[in-house]
Amino acid sequence: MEQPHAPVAAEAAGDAYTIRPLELSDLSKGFCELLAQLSPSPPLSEDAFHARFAELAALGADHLVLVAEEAATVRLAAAGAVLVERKFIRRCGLVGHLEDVVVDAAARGRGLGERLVRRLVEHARGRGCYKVILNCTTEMKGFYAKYRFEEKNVQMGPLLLI
Ligand SMILES: CC(=O)SCCNC(=O)CCNC(=O)[C@H](O)C(C)(C)COP(=O)(O)OP(=O)(O)OC[C@H]1O[C@@H](n2cnc3c(N)ncnc32)[C@H](O)[C@@H]1OP(=O)(O)O
Repeated sequence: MEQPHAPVAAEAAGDAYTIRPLELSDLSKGFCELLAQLSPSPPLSEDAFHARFAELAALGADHLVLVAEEAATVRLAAAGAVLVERKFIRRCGLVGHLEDVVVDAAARGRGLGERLVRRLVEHARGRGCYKVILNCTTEMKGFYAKYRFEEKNVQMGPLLLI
C-alpha cells in the first residue's frame, strides 16, 4: 500500500534506482536501517510502523516521504521527507520543512541525495510553499548550499522533554 494521496508518481530513474513515495512494504526493505545512519533508530515492529504510516498518510500531501529503491537488491538506498507547515502569517502562508534526508553509506556520491532534495523541494513548491527550511550540521552546509539553501539565524538546541 502506498501513502494515500501520494502526490508524486513513482519515477523510473533510468538507472539502478527508483524514487517513489514510502510504502508499507518498505519496513522489510531496510527503512529503519537506513534511518539509523541518520539518528538512533531502533527496529520498529510492523504494528508501530503501520500505525505511524497511517498517521502520516492522513496528512495527505502535506507530508511526503520519498525513498530510493535499488532495483538489483530491492532494498532502500535513500530516504527523505518534506512536511508542509500551515501558518497564519504571510496570509496563511505555507512553509516546507525538509527532514531526515539520508543516503545509504554504500550508495553515496551517486547523485541520490541531490535527486531526493530536488524532488522534495519541488513537492513543496507544488503545494504552494513560499520557502523551504531545514536544520543540519556544519558538515552538511556545503551539500545544501548546492541547492541554494543559505545559513540563516540560529538553531536552538533541543529542549529534551523525556
Ligand atoms: C535536513 C536533513 O535531513 S540534514 C541530514 C543530512 N543527512 C545526513 O547527514 C546523513 C548522512 N549523509 C548522507 O546521507 C549523504 O552524505 C547526503 C544525503 C548528505 C548526500 O547524499 P549523496 O547521495 O552522497 O549526495 P550526492 O551524490 O547527490 O551529491 C550531490 C552533490 O553534493 C556534494 N556533497 C555531498 N555531500 C556533501 C557534503 N557533506 N558537503 C558538501 N558537498 C557534498 C557532492 O559532491 C555532489 O556535488 P557535485 O554535484 O558537485 O558532484
